[in-house]
Amino acid sequence: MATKEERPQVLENREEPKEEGELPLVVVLRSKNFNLPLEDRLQSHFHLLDPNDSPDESTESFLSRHAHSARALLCVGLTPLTADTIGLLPSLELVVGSSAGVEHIDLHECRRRGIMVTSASAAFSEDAADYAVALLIDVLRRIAAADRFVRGRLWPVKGEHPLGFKLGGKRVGIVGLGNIGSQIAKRLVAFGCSIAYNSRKKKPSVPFPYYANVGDLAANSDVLIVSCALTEDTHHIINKDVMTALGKEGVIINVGRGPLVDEKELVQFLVRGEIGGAGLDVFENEPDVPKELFKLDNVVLSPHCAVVTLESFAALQDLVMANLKAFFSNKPLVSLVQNE
Ligand SMILES: O=CC(=O)O
Repeated sequence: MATKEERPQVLENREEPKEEGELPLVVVLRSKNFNLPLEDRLQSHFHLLDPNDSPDESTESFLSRHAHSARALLCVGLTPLTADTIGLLPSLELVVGSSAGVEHIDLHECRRRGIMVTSASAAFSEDAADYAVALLIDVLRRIAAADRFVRGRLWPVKGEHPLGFKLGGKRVGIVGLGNIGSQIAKRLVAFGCSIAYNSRKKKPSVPFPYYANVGDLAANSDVLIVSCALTEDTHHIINKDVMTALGKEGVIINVGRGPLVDEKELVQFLVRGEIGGAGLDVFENEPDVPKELFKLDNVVLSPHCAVVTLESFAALQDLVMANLKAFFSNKPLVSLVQNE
């Protein structure tokens, strides 16, 4: 479990609650019926403007009427924040993301308008990394398959469950060595794996071998773990050529975003036995999962929940609060996204 010191910096709440009229305005953008436990704590510090509180009015009309002077917006979960919505907020200076990935936020428009964006990956990275390692161990050691074997009463009938593979000694290629990728590397080093990575740029302070080309990384890895941001450049970064380079015994773990992997190709490679297995927390058309995968015991499936723990949600609240408080007191933001 994360120690208090390792969690994102938390600003202490020492102020007295203020009257609503004096509180800084924060627009809350969230899909209907989607709630994160964020608003209760924020309410005593900020005047929250949530279009869902006026169900008879469109979001556009609500924002045009009430949010003209709002300088900050909290984007809840993966709710899309489009250029059109940003256009309704002429005073906007800050978008606080509450997810690790920020591809649902129009970063081009934010850059053009000089709007800062923060992400929540610092709150989620340890849990996402634990989950990536758990998926990998599950695929290699066939834990979910073994569970099905026992529950299906196959043990007395078939006797032995098929052999798994050892984690220690595997060559793991990490695609995206950001907050989450670095935490994955830290854990897998402790398991005795060797690490190499691909990212946009070589990281000077990182001791692991860097591959500028994902195909070369795959050719030199037993396992690929995908944990990079989804952008135009990384869409289908794991394609047919990369899967071919990874080879028949290779394993793919995806805790990033579904579209980072060419899912149709992945299904074909798995069905034809041209790669060794996969552990997938994310899919191209969630919540739809290709049905061919349901039959495969070397594939572990998970419903996009790598980051979701009680503790990470508490850390998320701290991080959102810290970013908003820093912004409204002209201090440096805690988890600014480099939006170049
Ligand atoms: O996938 C979850 C997130 O980006 O927070």
